[in-house]
Amino acid sequence: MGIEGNDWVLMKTARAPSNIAVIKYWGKRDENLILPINSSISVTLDYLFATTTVAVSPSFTSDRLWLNGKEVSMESKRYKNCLQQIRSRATDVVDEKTGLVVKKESWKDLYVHVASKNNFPTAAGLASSAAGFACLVYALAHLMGAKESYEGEFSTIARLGSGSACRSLYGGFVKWNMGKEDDGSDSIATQIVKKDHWKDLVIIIAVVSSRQKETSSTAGMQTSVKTSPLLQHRAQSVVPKRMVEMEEAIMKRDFATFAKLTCADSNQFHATCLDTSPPIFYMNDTSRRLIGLVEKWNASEGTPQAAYTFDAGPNAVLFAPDDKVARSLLQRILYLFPPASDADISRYVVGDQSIMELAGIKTIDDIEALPTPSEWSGIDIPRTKGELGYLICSRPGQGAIVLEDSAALLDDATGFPGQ
Ligand SMILES: Nc1ncnc2c1ncn2[C@@H]1O[C@H](COP(=O)(O)OP(=O)(O)OP(=O)(O)O)[C@@H](O)[C@H]1O
Ligand SMILES: C[C@@](O)(CCOP(=O)(O)OP(=O)(O)O)CC(=O)O
Repeated sequence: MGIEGNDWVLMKTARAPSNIAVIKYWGKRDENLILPINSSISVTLDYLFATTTVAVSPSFTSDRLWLNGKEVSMESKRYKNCLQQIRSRATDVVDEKTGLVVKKESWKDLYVHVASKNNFPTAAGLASSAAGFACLVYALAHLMGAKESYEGEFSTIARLGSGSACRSLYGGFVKWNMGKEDDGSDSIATQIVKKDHWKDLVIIIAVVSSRQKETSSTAGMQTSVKTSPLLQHRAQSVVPKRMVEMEEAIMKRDFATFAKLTCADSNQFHATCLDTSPPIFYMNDTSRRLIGLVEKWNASEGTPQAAYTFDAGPNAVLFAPDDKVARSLLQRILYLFPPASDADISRYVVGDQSIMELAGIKTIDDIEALPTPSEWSGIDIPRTKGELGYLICSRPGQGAIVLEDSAALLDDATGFPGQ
């Protein structure tokens, strides 16, 4: 790679996690700046990532994006806004390997190539847009030597890509403060606690469907803001109090309160969807059976063992306070939702394998031998094989990071996706 002329390519690769809200963001007060009508709180997920390579070269003739191997348009204002905001903060950059210098004023004349892939379903209610935009902003900022002028400034840029993306820059538990300013400068995400604060927490994602949902979050929340009286009540009177209680529960690792608030907030979010005209249904029968699994277990124990939350899709995110309870939770899920008889167990439960090991499950036969959970004894429950797609075992994860050049998704000589 020469540093003279047009034949150089400079690139950076980053990885950013997905996050799941336990106090939901639903509704904007400003569509363009993506300013929410209420604050929200999320857990950053381990094992669910977007990986993004961004490259510049004087030989590129337009901004281009390849998402999961396919070229998609970068014309939307969401991509343009993120790019423009990082470009405007670019500084002089010296490439350590080649000595190439890109001057601050040159960045505006250089087009970018972006290649990104998600290691989980895109646009299926697992916050791919959150991981994707956080990753894009983080990678661009590192490529262009952009610096934050105040803590959390990059989160305001990720927010321009997708609201929930502002929370994916940080690890552990993250709060997105709705802010008051019209320019969005105080609508920022901050970390509440690092991932190790509640490292015992286990998060199991039940992928009910990997299909793209019919109503995107963006469109769904627009209709809710226009038509749902319940959403107004939620934003003004319910969420402010819940934000305080949830933050306190997280600080104290108080699982009972955390579980109560998490389930209540998910249910209220889906109630606002039903209160929307025309109503929006994100959950399906399988989602509701997963709610039943948790509610019945919690009721039989008299205290919350597990919690559930659902974003804008049918997939469940379930929480257990520690490995021991997670083992019982996983056994219950597998009992009620056994895989298809010919399923490959190593593909049915992915992510953190330690929970499977604790549950003592290695084969389909082990699942078939699971005893009926006590709260279901004497009840004729349907156990349809293959009803669930697969499970992802996770824990609170870290925020966005820069990866080695070897992880690049673009060819370092051409700046195009490799063959
Ligand atoms: N890795 C990525 N890089 C850049 N953009 C991405 C990436 N992943 C997803 N996106 C963008 O986000 C869109 C999907 O967002 P959408 O809100 O519909 O789904 P989701 O984020 O998976 O679900 P939800 O936000 O409801 O949990 C994609 O069409 C694409 O524009
Ligand atoms: C249900 C949610 O996941 C909604 C996420 O909405 P998005 O952040 O995807 O929406 P846009 O800002 O329009 O891109 C709840 C949450 O993550 O807080």
